[in-house]
Amino acid sequence: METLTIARPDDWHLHLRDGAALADVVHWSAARFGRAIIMPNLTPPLTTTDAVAAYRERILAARPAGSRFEPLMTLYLTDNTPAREIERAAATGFIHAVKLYPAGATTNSDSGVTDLRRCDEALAAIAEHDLTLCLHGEVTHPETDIFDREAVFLDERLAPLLDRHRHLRVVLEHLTTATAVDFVRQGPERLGATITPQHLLMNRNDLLAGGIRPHHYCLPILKREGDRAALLEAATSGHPRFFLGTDSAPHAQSAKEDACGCAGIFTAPLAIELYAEAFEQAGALDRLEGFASHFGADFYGLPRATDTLTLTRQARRLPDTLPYGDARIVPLRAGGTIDWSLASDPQTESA
Ligand SMILES: NC(=O)N[C@@H](CC(=O)O)C(=O)O
Ligand SMILES: [Zn+2]
Ligand SMILES: [Zn+2]
Repeated sequence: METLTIARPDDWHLHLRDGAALADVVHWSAARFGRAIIMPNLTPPLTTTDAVAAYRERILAARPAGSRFEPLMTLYLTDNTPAREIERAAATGFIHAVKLYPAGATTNSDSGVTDLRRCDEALAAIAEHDLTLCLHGEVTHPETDIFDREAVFLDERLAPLLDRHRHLRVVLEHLTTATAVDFVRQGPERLGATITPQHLLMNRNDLLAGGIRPHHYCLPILKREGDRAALLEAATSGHPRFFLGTDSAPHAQSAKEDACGCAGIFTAPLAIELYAEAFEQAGALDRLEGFASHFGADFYGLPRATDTLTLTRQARRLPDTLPYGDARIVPLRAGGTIDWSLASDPQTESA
């Protein structure tokens, strides 16, 4: 049986949710990743260090017995986040980033930032305390077409932000366009980017052609085939400022399969396997380790993993639904197969 062993990967963009769903979600990531940057877009959003600290305790308690999975926490930035809250967050040692959601851009972003210029003091404090600013990079004005919102954000918001704050380390999350790939390549060393498995493997036909597929709907929305190809090229290029961030974003089946279904794709149960599939398609499996296990840690200034993860080439069938608190959730590829399995995964079931 063919196997692939890499330094244990980390997930630099992950949603774990809270409450009864948390334990149903966290074990999938804990089985695959050593660490993950945990998103703060809960209801209510985690706008204080105390709220983030309490959430971290709930995550640690929800891990499977014996797991050493390490949640790297983030603070939710608002128009009114004081510089001293950033200082307090940095002092914890477990908050590594501050998350900027443009108000109204995505799930639970209503308390996000309405005008970046209101945040200059907080942004200066993020740089001063050596935290990272993570960005959902889309504008939200209703007159901007949903397929253009990322590209417009780069010109109107990100370029000026990088100019105004010359020591700020920024991660542009979940890249979706060739334009964004070029922007990151041409950007400064302090600009990194994450790429999701769905944006490496799918384009907007997978969302809209032959019927509308709510489980392929996420934000930023899937783009054209040329964009997918550019993302795959960037991820497999060995460029150290592109790294893994799944953006696994669980929502109950009923919230997705609705007349107004919400955004987010649940990939945690097959996340590293999907990346292996994408890298293999590009003939670049030998580049997976850099993208998945080295470059993100280097960018965040954290040590690389010392243990490993082994995948085997053994097809596995995904169930139609999985438990999600008192509801059910539909993972990506539900009812379909993935060609890779974890070498030591009790949940592996041959297809
Ligand atoms: N990506 C998504 O479509 N949804 C995310 C939010 C986000 O990362 O934008 C979620 O929290 O559900
Ligand atoms: Zn986002
Ligand atoms: Zn996200």
